[in-house]
Amino acid sequence: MRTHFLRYADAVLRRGASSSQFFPRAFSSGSFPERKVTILGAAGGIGQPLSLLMKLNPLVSNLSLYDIAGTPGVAADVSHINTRAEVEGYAGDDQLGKALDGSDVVIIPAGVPRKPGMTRDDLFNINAGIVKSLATAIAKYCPNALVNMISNPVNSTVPIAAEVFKKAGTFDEKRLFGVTTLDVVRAKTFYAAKAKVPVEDVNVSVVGGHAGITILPLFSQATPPSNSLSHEDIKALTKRTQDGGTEVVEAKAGKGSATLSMAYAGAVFADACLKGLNGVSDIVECSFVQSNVTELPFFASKVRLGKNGVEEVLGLGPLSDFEKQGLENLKPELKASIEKGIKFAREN
Ligand SMILES: NC(=O)c1ccc[n+]([C@@H]2O[C@H](COP(=O)([O-])OP(=O)(O)OC[C@H]3O[C@@H](n4cnc5c(N)ncnc54)[C@H](O)[C@@H]3O)[C@@H](O)[C@H]2O)c1
Ligand SMILES: O=C(O)C[C@H](O)C(=O)O
Repeated sequence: MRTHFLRYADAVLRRGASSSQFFPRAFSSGSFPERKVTILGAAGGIGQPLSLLMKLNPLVSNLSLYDIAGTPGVAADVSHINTRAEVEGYAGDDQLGKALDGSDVVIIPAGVPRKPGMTRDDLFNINAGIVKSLATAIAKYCPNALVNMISNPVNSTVPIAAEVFKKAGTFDEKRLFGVTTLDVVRAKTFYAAKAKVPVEDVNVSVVGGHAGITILPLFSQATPPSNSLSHEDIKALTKRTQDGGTEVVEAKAGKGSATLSMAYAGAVFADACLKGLNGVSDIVECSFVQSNVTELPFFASKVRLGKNGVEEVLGLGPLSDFEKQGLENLKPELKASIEKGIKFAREN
């Protein structure tokens, strides 16, 4: 039964992978290098299913689960799954260093989620401080790790982490990622349903940032292309992708925001990072990174991942007039969110 479930999960996850197979089975896990993945916020709504998915990933040899409380239980539970990763649970500030020590990839879903009526920026006051203290610990205990930032508002938390790392002298723009994979996951799902194409064949880039109109899906470049979608259809798909998080927040009616789809998206992105570290070629995902693609210092676009993290930040490609307008519209909000994060990190 359990084997059957694992095969099923594996098949589902593989089908969802974009640029490459999610869980490679070409080699036994013994062929993969040792990789330690740490999840900060592992006892939360995202953290728990993400811990499960990372335990299923044969690229992970050590899975370190950290939260302010509750992690021993999550770790004990997940550790019974008969896959490669050795699991350790850590709880509380005094165990943070041990949790982070030797990490190759650190995934951060720590912080409060939205309730109906809130914007992601409304989370800034609480999450900015959490991210700043966690980034300070990363700079101290695992300065070479790839950091996958999930905590919102991503448009500000990534610049906060960058400032912390700069101050500590450990900043490497190749190693800091805002996780925008859920926007891509949504864009693919919504496009496939509307264009009536198999969802596993769909690829859509989503650029800009991760909040409201800063989320800009590039449906003009979607593959397979669709001739059947009208301009109105594209506008509606764009709006639904931009409002995808709010759709979940409202449906959960006060019980938080996306957790399961985010755990999936976070696992896809972390898997891509691990494959890049392991030297697998041509791993491309969208992510919010330090960027020269526009005049903004951080921007989400396709990035090629490799042994050092970001190998190449890819350009936007040809945009439709609607997307060109969307790009200009998003810049003031994204700029303000980036500057807010930088200011916070410099003043606190
Ligand atoms: N990037 C995205 O696409 C995306 C998608 C969904 C949610 N999010 C964001 O992810 C964050 C977490 O969402 P959630 O639903 O898992 O929330 P949650 O409240 O269920 O879990 C958050 C966890 O973080 C822990 N935490 C708080 N402070 C911490 C600290 N200093 N160190 C370690 N852990 C700490 C909490 O104890 C809790 O277990 C939110 O900010 C949410 O907005 C981002
Ligand atoms: O919408 C949220 O607050 C959570 C997350 O950013 C999402 O896109 O689902």
